Amino acid sequence: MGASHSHRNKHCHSHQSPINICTKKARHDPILKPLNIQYDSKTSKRIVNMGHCFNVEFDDTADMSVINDGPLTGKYRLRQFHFHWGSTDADGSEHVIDGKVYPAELHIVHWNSHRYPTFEEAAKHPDGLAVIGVLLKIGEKNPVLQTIIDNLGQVKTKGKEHMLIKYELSSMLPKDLNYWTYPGSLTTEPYFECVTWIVLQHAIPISSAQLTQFRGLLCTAENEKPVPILENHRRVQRLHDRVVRSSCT
Ligand SMILES: NS(=O)(=O)c1ccc(CCNC(=O)Nc2ccc(Cl)cc2)cc1
Ligand SMILES: [Zn+2]
Repeated sequence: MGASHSHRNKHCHSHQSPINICTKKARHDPILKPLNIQYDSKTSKRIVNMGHCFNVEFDDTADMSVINDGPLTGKYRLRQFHFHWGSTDADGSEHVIDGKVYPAELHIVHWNSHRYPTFEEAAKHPDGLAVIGVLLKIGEKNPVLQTIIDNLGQVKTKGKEHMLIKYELSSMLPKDLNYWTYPGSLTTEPYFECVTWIVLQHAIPISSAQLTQFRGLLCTAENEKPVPILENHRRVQRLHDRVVRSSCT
């Protein structure tokens, strides 16, 4: 669509995610603060097979597990995390860094409980959600991830859920919390442009055998012919008028 026609798009679909992050063009913004993450393992509730992925859901009825600072104003409440992966280790991440695709990506989804009463309401506003994106690279077996993987057998088919007690999500994160940030969208239906993306600059490891087990999840229900979730990552979208900022020089 040419620039002259972008008037309409400008208001509807020009802040889509994921994107390719050109690290050289990302500008260090001194106003950006270090990300402050406070997760309480008591808020972990259950793992759910959503059909296109699995969500690990948390109790978001109060500000118990929250993030603040970073590029954010006010507290954002932890709601769920999930992953995106590919049919082989050659692709799978949604964000791409200087053209480099990673084999998977973790999304930790938070909503602006400072300004909005519910997640659903927050999802209708540009400052409604904050998603931390963490790239995964093939490496040694990740013991924190293994706890999740050990539970995938209980949620093999679409709609199944299983309790997950006292999950220490913070232990999955890298020590280095430097990030890139930009205004974007949900990367699946309903694609609302309501996300402040916070993509960590440090990748975490997952073994190829662990990643293979993600692909063993089924997108079909118990009584249907089994179809595995081989991949669930969206292609990169155009940056348009957006600037990616970096928390460090
Ligand atoms: N891959 S990701 O991290 O970008 C991502 C995070 C969260 C979602 C949840 C989408 N679901 C949703 O937004 N549901 C909703 C919203 C408003 C109303 Cl009114 C009703 C339902 C999708 C993608
Ligand atoms: Zn996602």
